[in-house]
Amino acid sequence: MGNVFVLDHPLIQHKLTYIRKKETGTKEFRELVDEVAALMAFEITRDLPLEEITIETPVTTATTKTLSGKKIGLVPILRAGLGMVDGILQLIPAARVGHVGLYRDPETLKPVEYYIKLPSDIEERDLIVIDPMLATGGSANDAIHSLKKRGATSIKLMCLVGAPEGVEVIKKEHPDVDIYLAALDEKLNEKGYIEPGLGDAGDRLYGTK
Ligand SMILES: O=P(O)(O)OC[C@H]1O[C@H](OP(=O)(O)OP(=O)(O)O)[C@H](O)[C@@H]1O
Ligand SMILES: O=c1cc[nH]c(=O)[nH]1
Ligand SMILES: [Mg+2]
Repeated sequence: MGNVFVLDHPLIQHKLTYIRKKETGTKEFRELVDEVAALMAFEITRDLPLEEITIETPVTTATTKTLSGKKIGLVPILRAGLGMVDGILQLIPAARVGHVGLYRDPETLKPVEYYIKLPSDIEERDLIVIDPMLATGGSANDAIHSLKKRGATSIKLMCLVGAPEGVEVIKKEHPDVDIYLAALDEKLNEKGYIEPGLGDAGDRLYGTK
């Protein structure tokens, strides 16, 4: 069964509070989402394999560590997932980025896929699916199924805020996928929004409401 990790680093929790506040405007919201994404990436990449190499410092020869070349792929779910990409790329600039376009039908709450473009070698990469919100879990579930259908073998899911309902869907459908959250919230409301949540992540990032 997949694990669920709530990343309780004080900086992540502090910034998340400001992301949640309704008076936080678009500019600040976007900056904070990027910052929290970077901090989460720092925690998620804790187990990346290292190898020893020998280098010359200006003083002497040293045996030191370097990343062992594990290939990483970021897969934001459009639109809102895009808001987390740049922060992560600052830490992992060599990561390739695939895109999955999905929107949630406001009536049925079912995801509708409208775009997909992935690195050609996804089967060799550790993929991190990125979306600020894991609500019913429909969007993340569909995105992960799409990736697996195209050959992905190693997938983590990274969201700012998750609802228990969405977490259960991913655990059941994708027991091989670990979930990383900044917060596990209480519930979904009757419109499928996370409570207490942060509202509509895409609209708040891009000022479309
Ligand atoms: O877990 P779910 O119930 O599927 O809900 C979560 C999805 O809803 C939001 O996207 P939205 O449909 O608003 O699209 P957008 O990012 O383009 O605004 C969010 O960014 C997730 O992708
Ligand atoms: O609370 C929610 C649920 C789905 N999508 C959002 O952007 N916010
Ligand atoms: Mg939206």
